[in-house]
Amino acid sequence: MLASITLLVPPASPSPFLSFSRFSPSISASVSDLVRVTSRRLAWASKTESIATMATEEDECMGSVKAQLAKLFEVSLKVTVPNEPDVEPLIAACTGKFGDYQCNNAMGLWSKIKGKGTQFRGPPAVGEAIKNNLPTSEMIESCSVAGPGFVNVVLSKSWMAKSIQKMLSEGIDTWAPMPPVKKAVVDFSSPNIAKEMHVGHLRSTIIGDTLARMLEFSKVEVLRRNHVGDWGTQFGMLIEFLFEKFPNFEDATETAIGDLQAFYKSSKQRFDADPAFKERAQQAVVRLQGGEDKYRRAWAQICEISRTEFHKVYKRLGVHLEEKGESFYNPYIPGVIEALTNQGLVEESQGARVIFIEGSNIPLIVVKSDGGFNYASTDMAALWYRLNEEKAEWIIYVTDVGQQQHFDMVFKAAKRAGWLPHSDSSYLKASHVGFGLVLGEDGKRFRTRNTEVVRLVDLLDEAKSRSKAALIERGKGEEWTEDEIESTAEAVGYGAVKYADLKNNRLTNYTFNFDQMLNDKGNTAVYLLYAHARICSIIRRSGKDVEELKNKGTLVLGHKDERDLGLHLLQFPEVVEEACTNLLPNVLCDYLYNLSEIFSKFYSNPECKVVGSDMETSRLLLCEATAVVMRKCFNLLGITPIYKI
Ligand SMILES: NC(=[NH2+])NCCC[C@H](N)C(=O)O
Repeated sequence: MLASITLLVPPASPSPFLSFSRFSPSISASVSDLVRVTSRRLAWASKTESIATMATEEDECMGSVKAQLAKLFEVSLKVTVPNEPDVEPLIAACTGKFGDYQCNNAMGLWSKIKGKGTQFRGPPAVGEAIKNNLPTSEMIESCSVAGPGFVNVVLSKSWMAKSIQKMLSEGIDTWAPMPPVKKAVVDFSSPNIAKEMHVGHLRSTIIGDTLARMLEFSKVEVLRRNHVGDWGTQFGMLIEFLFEKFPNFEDATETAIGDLQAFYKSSKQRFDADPAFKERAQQAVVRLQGGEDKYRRAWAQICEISRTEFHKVYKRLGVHLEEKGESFYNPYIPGVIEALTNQGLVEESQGARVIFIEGSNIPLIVVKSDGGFNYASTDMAALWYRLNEEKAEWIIYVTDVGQQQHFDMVFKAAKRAGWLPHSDSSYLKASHVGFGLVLGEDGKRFRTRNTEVVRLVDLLDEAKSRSKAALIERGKGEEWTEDEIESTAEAVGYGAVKYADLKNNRLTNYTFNFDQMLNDKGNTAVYLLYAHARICSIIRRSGKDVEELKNKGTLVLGHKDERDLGLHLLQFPEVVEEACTNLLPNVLCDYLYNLSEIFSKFYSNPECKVVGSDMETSRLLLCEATAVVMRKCFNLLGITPIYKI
């Protein structure tokens, strides 16, 4: 199948994820000239695009507040320490009260330059110089040096207000990050045909969808891959059992078979108990892999029945996936293994053919001792395909942490083969997004009462019916149409399941608890969805046309609570960037929760009265900006917003 294998050459030293957003700047002309020169050097220059195109793109793509400040500090660092050209600005949001952002380069720089005949007398002096050499910019109101040389920046209120208003009139997409990657594969969900789709697959589906959404928002082309387990020796047994149960196997529809998992169990029992059946099942695998028509059709039918079941879950979750199952890569395996063998990477070990991996005491088995292929052979072929045929630059795998070692070995083998660069600091790269277990109230693996596996469709239906019951209890049955009740119950119920999963650091285990996740207080989707609906109702109550205000009105961040809210809104681009770069959806959840807390503080302050005050227009704009950013967060988390409660 593979005529030749082209090996990918890793790109030459790509730069960090720095100029990340199209969030537009208002830096003065001279500074922006300087900035353009430096950021051009910083731009990810491993592709063959001309510098000219990159420069025009950059004119509009100046990045998040953090990235914009980084550019200004880069200019200053160049002047401050001309002999240290490779110093990268270290910019962080301040936690203390001395400023909004700080530049943390002074101490590190001092240890580099001391004793080299520098004119500086310690880190505070370096900080002072960094501050003094900072180009003037409309962004910055004031700067000060604190402690051992931290340079604190206070942003200008009018610049902040203008930036938020610009987002309101041009749309939240202007705040999208711009990672230096064009195409990514997100391999997620990926259940196994005829086996249970368990809560682990639910986590993978929810986390993978969010990561895909964040990348899509960032204008990355995402291949949403469902790497279903549709190949392997279990199919021999399933097909034989199908023939036995349904002599006319084409009649074996979903309704006729009923539960495919039960079907799997019975066929396994038959396989274990009857040697003649076992023999036939083994033959069936050979005939299926040999491409015999009847066997292929039976296999396709079993896959189709499973698929129908998976789709019920995807439909409820609103998740879109494109299936390329294990079987798809099967024809590519021999060619890939041959190429790896020709490179001298594949060795014989106890009858199997393996790739040894540095630092691992077990090798990666790519051909089993019986000559068959396995999970790892498929993953090597899939990775090869994704890099060479699909030309993806970032390949992301979302599975439970139990598979970490497997992926670690696959990635290391790919690095040995020269498919991927050794360092993960650049794109091209592969990343494993591991996650912990879902636990039940008893602290053990989540199961239903009779210790059977949990049917995901039932789980989601229960979330919906519980949230529907809560709406009815609150009297919405009389107030709302049936459709409104249904769609709100879905938004809240499914949103609650997703958010309860996403808000935790994905590596930790979490306890599944309906009462907790459907609580309207605390860090839950219900609380956040209601907070958003309340903001919408404030705007409605004002009777003003907010679209009109966006262009005619002026936003002012006069009060401290208004400024705090404005600052948090402006941090959205860098938070998405962080969540996306580190593949951590909980970072976005934390941001969203804090946003609603900061909004409450503003809204409940009598000094910040919105409707009917003389600052009404400005405050309505701030409410609208909050609602817009909240909706984008919901959208990235795969949660449907609600507009009234
Ligand atoms: N390329 C991959 N191996 N993707 C993940 C597949 C997950 C596997 N089917 C499972 O259920 O555990």
